[in-house]
Amino acid sequence: MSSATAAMKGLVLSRPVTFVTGNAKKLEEVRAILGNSIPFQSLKLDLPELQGEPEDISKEKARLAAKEVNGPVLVEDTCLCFNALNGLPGPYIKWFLQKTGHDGLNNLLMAYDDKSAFALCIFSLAMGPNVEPITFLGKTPGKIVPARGPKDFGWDPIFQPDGYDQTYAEMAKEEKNKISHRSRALSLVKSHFAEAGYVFQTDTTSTG
Ligand SMILES: O=c1nc[nH]c2c1ncn2[C@H]1C[C@H](O)[C@@H](COP(=O)(O)OP(=O)(O)OP(=O)(O)O)O1
Ligand SMILES: [Mg+2]
Repeated sequence: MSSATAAMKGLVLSRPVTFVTGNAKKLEEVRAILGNSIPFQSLKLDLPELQGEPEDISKEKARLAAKEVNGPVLVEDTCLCFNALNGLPGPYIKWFLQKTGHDGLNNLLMAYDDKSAFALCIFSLAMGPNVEPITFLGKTPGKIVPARGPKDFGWDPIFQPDGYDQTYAEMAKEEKNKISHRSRALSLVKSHFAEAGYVFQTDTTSTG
């Protein structure tokens, strides 16, 4: 789409999208996965999070972020869901991890033979404070195992994706980024941007 057509459709953005997160490791992965495909800046904010269904939590995060930024925002919420527990801890994984650690998370499944789990990432894009957010979901199936590998990013050491004998933590970053919940969700975000044909006009004097 030409920028003139985009302008007619009202898709010209005067500011880049702001990716809002309090988590530096998430930002690192988002940077690596997006490369130059979508112009974005980042803002470190630890937004309050609703309780409930993962998609609603992510959307509400986007609404709060868009109000703070007063412009287009992208946020994401990440869940680790145990099938034996019908999807829990899910969006509450951050607190379970903080309070019980990798061993505690393994122990939660002690009573069950089924150690299967999935990592879920839900991005929400809000083009402004008064625009309803849209969501993009990425899921990677795997199983919960005793911790292996570097412990620098959340529950990576205890999640072993299906088809691999390494945990996320043991895998090379590029390898994780090829198959991760986050990269799967981001490929939908990228397609959305490609189809919407947003034009980023950072220079207001430009005629586009
Ligand atoms: O790929 C990942 N591999 C391992 N661990 C991960 C991953 N992605 C998020 N995590 C951790 C961070 C937090 O303990 C919880 C998600 O909670 P979540 O609210 O989405 O993240 P957060 O509060 O750290 O950052 P944010 O400011 O974007 O909400 O799982
Ligand atoms: Mg959070």
